[in-house]
Amino acid sequence: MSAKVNDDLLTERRKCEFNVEELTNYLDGGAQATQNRRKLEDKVLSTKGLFDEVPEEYLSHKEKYENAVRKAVVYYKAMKEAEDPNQTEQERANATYRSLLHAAVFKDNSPFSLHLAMFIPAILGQADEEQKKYWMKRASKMEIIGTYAQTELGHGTFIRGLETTATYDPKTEEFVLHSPTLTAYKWWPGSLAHTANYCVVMAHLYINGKSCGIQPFIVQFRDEETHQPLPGIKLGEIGAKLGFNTVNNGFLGFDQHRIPRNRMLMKNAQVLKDGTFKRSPNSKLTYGTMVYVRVVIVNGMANQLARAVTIAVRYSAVRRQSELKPDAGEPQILDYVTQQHKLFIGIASSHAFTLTAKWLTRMYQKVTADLEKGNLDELPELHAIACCLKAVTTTDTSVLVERSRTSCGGHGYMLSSNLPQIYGLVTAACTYEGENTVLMLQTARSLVKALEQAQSGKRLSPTMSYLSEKVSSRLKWDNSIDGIVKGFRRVAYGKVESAMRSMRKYVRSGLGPEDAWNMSSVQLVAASEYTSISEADIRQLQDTYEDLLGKIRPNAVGLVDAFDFRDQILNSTLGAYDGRVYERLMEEALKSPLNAEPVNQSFHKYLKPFMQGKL
Ligand SMILES: CCCCCCCC/C=C\CCCCCC(=O)SCCNC(=O)CCNC(=O)[C@H](O)C(C)(C)COP(=O)(O)OP(=O)(O)OC[C@H]1O[C@@H](n2cnc3c(N)ncnc32)[C@H](O)[C@@H]1OP(=O)(O)O
Ligand SMILES: Cc1cc2nc3c(=O)[nH]c(=O)nc-3n(C[C@H](O)[C@H](O)[C@H](O)COP(=O)(O)OP(=O)(O)OC[C@H]3O[C@@H](n4cnc5c(N)ncnc54)[C@H](O)[C@@H]3O)c2cc1C
Repeated sequence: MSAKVNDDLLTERRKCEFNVEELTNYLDGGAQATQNRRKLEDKVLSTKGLFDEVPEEYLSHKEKYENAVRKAVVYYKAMKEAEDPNQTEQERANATYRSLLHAAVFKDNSPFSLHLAMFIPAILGQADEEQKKYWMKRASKMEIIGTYAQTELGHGTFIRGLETTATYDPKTEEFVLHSPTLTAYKWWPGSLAHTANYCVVMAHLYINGKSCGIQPFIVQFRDEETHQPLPGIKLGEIGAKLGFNTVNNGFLGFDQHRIPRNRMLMKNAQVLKDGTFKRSPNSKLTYGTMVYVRVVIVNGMANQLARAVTIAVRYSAVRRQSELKPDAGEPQILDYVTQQHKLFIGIASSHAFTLTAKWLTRMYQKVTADLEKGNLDELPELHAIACCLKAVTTTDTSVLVERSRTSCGGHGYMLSSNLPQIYGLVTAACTYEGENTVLMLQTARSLVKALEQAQSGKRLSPTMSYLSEKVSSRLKWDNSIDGIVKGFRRVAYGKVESAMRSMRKYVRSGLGPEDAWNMSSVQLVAASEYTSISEADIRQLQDTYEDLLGKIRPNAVGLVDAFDFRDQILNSTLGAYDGRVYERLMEEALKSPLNAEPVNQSFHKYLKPFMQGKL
């Protein structure tokens, strides 16, 4: 018999003024896509061995990892078996695009995540046709498990500063991989420590003593039978982190490790047998995997934010606290306008990020198709936009997930709420795949160039066209959408123009262009933030805003129900569909090993002798 649903949630669902299923279908891309997603989730989540008897927060660091590997194997097989052979690739992609299925199994991400998120995309984007055929066959069947090893102990942002060398030996037609210093050790790659046995290594290629830039190499570092590290390879785990503690991030050092010539991924640049180097049409094509993951991250943020606000809004409909009016009883905390202010922006932002992710994915697919035809014209714009949207969506999602947590009071601080873990996942994305400030400065670099082109009368790309519209500075704000967008354009234009003016002022004062850039970089980052709409400006329409909060209030639970996250994916004592918050908090608390006995052994060992002055 299913548990009784909380009365307040029942009332909320009766009050909802729109068809929740219709919104779910819209978010999925149609009723059939919703059906496909639900069918996939039903199949996979009914698999035995996917869930933890003991909550993983009570396991040791080592046990957490071993348990995650156990689940990863079960989960991967279940996903493969659940694939509907009659579905097209696109239907399969749509079914997983919005699903956070993996989140039902891994609260802290999977030890296989880099294999799927970067190792396979790196092969697809950097290998020539022959290499792709061979390695994709092995990687897609999980005969090998890979990761993406670019970051080093000493360098993450500055790729051109990476110290790992790959020196070509024409006599043996091999590359010699070497970590000349401790700071050259690869450091951070997920799965690297104990899970993967191959990786795509980004290393500095040298031929006859000449630098040929950073190139991608596919490198085996563990024996496929014994899993022992190969000769000349030093491996280990980098230690406990804020989150990602089951991703097995590791370090790897090379000591004159030799690999055959055909292990350099040669789609863009090639090394012939005699050591002739054939340059890539654009050295930045080597950075292509990162552009792809930045695009994927935007969609990931939309889903994770939706998960966090679902938990917080449902909890806010169930939780009653304090007194809004004398003798009127304790109101739902969702009736406090401050609570609505904290949470409803999260619902809206998740929808905005979903639409943005769809737009960016289409742009990525078009530019990638153009690249295949040798047309690189739109690559710089894709890079600038992907940098900006990855940085803005991860920053905003981190802020809004943390706000969802704190809006749930003490219970939001419980790991059983799952809000701390969701925060740990999303805040990592502010750093990985390009630290956000660095990426915003990449976008600023494009904005400054675009404004200079606009000022010399050149046509701009669609996403930069606002820099060529001479928007009058006397523009009057009005509350229409068009008025708001015009206002944003005016502010965005002004921010870029001000940063440029600042740089020119520094150059006139005698600074070189690099120092002028650095001195203006705070303004440059701010200018990039306005490339995509940010929340700060909405505040200036405060009266419209508070009116909107009131309109959303009766539909808030319906809006988060429409995200259609099942309880296993929310994995939260506060966010379950039935709203039985207090019963779930107690059920989870009793799972703590400390509750197995009324008196813990530390009393007899330490407390009692201490309290009796015998210690
Ligand atoms: C919670 C769930 C979320 C969803 C989950 C998704 C899956 C995630 C799964 C696992 C998580 C872990 C994954 C994380 C893995 C990593 O972190 S991999 C390592 C990532 N590292 C980086 O991103 C390094 C960042 N640094 C850089 O990209 C570059 O160093 C730089 C761009 C900052 C600078 O490069 P540099 O060579 O120095 O170039 P510049 O001189 O600045 O610019 C020269 C021109 O090149 C253009 N350009 C730069 N990058 C690109 C690019 N990628 N594509 C195209 N063009 C590029 C740049 O615009 C300049 O052009 P102009 O000269 O014309 O201005
Ligand atoms: C959870 C997690 C998973 C990861 N997984 C992987 C992985 O699988 N594979 C992989 O290769 N890497 C991985 N990374 C590494 C990640 O890509 C790097 O941490 C990231 O690129 C930032 O580099 P860094 O850590 O060296 O920081 P740094 O580049 O040292 O940045 C430190 C500070 O310096 C500032 N700074 C640096 N350069 C500039 C500049 N030009 N202008 C202004 N400010 C600047 C930054 O803004 C930042 O505030 C992972 C990281 C994390 C946190």
